[in-house]
Amino acid sequence: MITYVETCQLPTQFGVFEMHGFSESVNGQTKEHVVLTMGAVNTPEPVLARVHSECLTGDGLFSLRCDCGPQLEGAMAAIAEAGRGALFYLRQEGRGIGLMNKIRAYHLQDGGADTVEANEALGFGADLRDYAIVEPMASHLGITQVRLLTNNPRKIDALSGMGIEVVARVPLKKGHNRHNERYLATKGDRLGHLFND
Ligand SMILES: Nc1nc2c(ncn2[C@@H]2O[C@H](COP(=O)(O)OP(=O)(O)OP(=O)(O)O)[C@@H](O)[C@H]2O)c(=O)[nH]1
Ligand SMILES: [Zn+2]
Repeated sequence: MITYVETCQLPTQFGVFEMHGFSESVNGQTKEHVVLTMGAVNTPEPVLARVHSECLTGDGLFSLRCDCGPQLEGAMAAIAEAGRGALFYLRQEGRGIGLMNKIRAYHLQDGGADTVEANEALGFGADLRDYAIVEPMASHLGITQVRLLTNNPRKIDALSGMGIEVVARVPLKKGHNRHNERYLATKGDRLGHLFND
């Protein structure tokens, strides 16, 4: 179950966002998600939106193993430039396996596994994320149509399946570097990400 908690101002280097806090209870545990919005998002025009999964290493610790930090930055900059949009920041670290298991997966990758093989060696699927939590948050904020900043077709399917109309996909090609070449190639080859347009 998801409960709305409170809203505050969040000044950032890109501009001033509103930050909306939501609390999710799952199996007796609490996960805390936030949505950053700019401008009026409860009006009919499609909202420029990003659904971003937590990546402590990339978003907060400047890791070059993935593309998450630059994608987060790119999404916030794009929303600020448009003057209107929403960033759903979901606490689904490591595609849902959690931070400690992501460290275990990275350790296996240090030994040669790719990102999917590492998850599977630990007994997890390649991607355990469940986007269902977006629906109550979008509904609370009055968001019904989006232009989605993503390369991941699963996110488009998930949103469409919950009745949020994805009127366009806005590619988010950021943060490619020599350390994440293999990670990004695996995303394209094995996880279905769209990098070619
Ligand atoms: N298990 C695992 N998770 C990873 C690895 N590298 C990054 N992640 C996680 O992958 C997720 C990436 O999230 P997003 O950037 O929202 O999603 P995405 O599927 O890449 O799709 P788009 O960025 O929208 O194109 C985050 O939860 C990261 O913590 C890895 O090697 N193993
Ligand atoms: Zn990352």
